[in-house]
Parts: sequence; structure tokens; C-alpha cells
Amino acid sequence: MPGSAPGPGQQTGGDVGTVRVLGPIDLVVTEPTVAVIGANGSGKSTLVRLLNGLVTPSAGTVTVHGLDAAEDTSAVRARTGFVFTDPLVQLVMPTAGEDLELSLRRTHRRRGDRRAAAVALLEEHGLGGLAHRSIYDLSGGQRQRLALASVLATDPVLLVADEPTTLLDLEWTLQVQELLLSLPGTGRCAQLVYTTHDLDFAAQAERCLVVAGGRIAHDAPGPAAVDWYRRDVQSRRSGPGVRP
Ligand SMILES: Nc1ncnc2c1ncn2[C@@H]1O[C@H](COP(=O)(O)OP(=O)(O)OP(=O)(O)O)[C@@H](O)[C@H]1O
Repeated sequence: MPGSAPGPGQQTGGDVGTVRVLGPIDLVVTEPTVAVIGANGSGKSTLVRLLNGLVTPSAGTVTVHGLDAAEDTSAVRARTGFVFTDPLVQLVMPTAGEDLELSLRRTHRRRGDRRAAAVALLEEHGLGGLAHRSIYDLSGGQRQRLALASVLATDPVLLVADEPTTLLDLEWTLQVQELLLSLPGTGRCAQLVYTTHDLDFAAQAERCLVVAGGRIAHDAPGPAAVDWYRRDVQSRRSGPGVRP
């Protein structure tokens, strides 16, 4: 999100009134790989959802590649791929193959080309032979890999991934993490922003933001930020009133 400068983020909680979730936050993030870590409920998903207009700030602006995410939402979404933690939120077609083909519509105009590209992508993501399988009959990990493949098939400039490996086994976790981290270097997207509770994964990011209570509590290269976060959690656990 080169040139972005999010202001205070806030969102309403429907009939329970207004809930302040984020802010004030003032950030410009240009590094190719950016991790976002922090406790449950600290605001990580909300922060990254600002990047494609899924959440709009109640004050301030979020700029992605020079575009206002709240004003030019469709242009921002055309450039920003978003991988949700729960793949069923984003898989929209009945079968694995059809979902990929939908994502390939812009780059592959001919139906036959789309089908062949979808089959190749399924193979690449360890889903070979599953083109006709209902998305509901895939395992959780298979769905998560399909969701990532479908988003990558849209050729996003910015890829935002919200806990992209939570459902994966160890081998696929390592493979998907390696793939994601390699994307900016291989030109498959310009920037990767991801949230994670996997601190080894976070430590590999060029920049890592530690979110606490809706604010950026620490901002440093991956390894330093992860060290800071571990020490912060440890110090609060050994503090007064906390049982060992
Ligand atoms: N639409 C909403 N209305 C009210 N509260 C919300 C809304 N969305 C999020 N919140 C609250 O904002 C806080 C931050 O949520 P968020 O999903 O960003 O946390 P997170 O850091 O991603 O957590 P986790 O690690 O558990 O996924 C939580 O307390 C959540 O309950």
C-alpha cells in the first residue's frame, strides 16, 4: 500500500452502538512483505480490512496505490486480492474448478483456456483431480489452498492475507508461507500484507506491526518485532496478579 496514510479507524456495532476498534493510526507501508501480529481481538483483521474497503474508517483516509479505499473501492479491489481466514466466506462457485475459472475470467477470455489454466492451478496448489469436487466436500486445508489459488489467479498488485495458513498441516503451512513470501520477489504481486499468529512466519517479513488495543504497539523488521512481542507477552504473564 505505497503512499497509504490511514487515520483513526472506527466502526459501528449495529444496535449496540458505536465501538472504537482502531486508532489513531498513522502509517505508510511500502515494504514488499508486511506482517501484522498481536493478541486475539487486538484489531489485526480490522486493520487489514481497511486496505480493500471492507471496513471504512470513521475518520481519516486509507490510500492504496494512490486510491482512496473508501471512495474508489472498486478500483482498489481490482488491485487488491484479499484472502479470508474462513475460505467459505470467499469461495462463491459450487465446485473448485468453477471457482478458479471465475477468477481467471479477466486474464483468460476463452472458456477452454480458462479451464486449462484452472486445472494447472489446481495441480500447483496440490488440488489436482478436484476440479469437479463441491467446495463443501473439500477439507478445510484444501479449501484454504483453493481460496488462495483463486485470489492469486486474479493477479493482484497488493495481496492481503488474513491468517492464511490456520487450517493447513505442517507441510502445506511451510509450502504456502514460502509461496506467499516469494510473491513480491518473483513479481507475482508488488506487496504482501498478512496477519498471523505464527511467529516464525511473522519473523520472515521485512516489516512487522504489533497491534495491541487497536493501536500499533511496535513497528520493526520481522525478527525484532517478534522478539519484542514475545517479551511483552512474557512480561505481562509474570506481572502482578497473573498466575504462573
Ligand atoms: N463489526 C464489528 N462490530 C463491533 N465490534 C467489532 C466489529 N468487528 C470487530 N469488532 C471487534 O473489534 C475487535 C478487533 O477485532 P479483529 O477481528 O480486528 O481482531 P483480531 O486482532 O483480528 O483478532 P483474532 O486474532 O482473534 O482474529 C474485537 O474486539 C472485535 O470483537
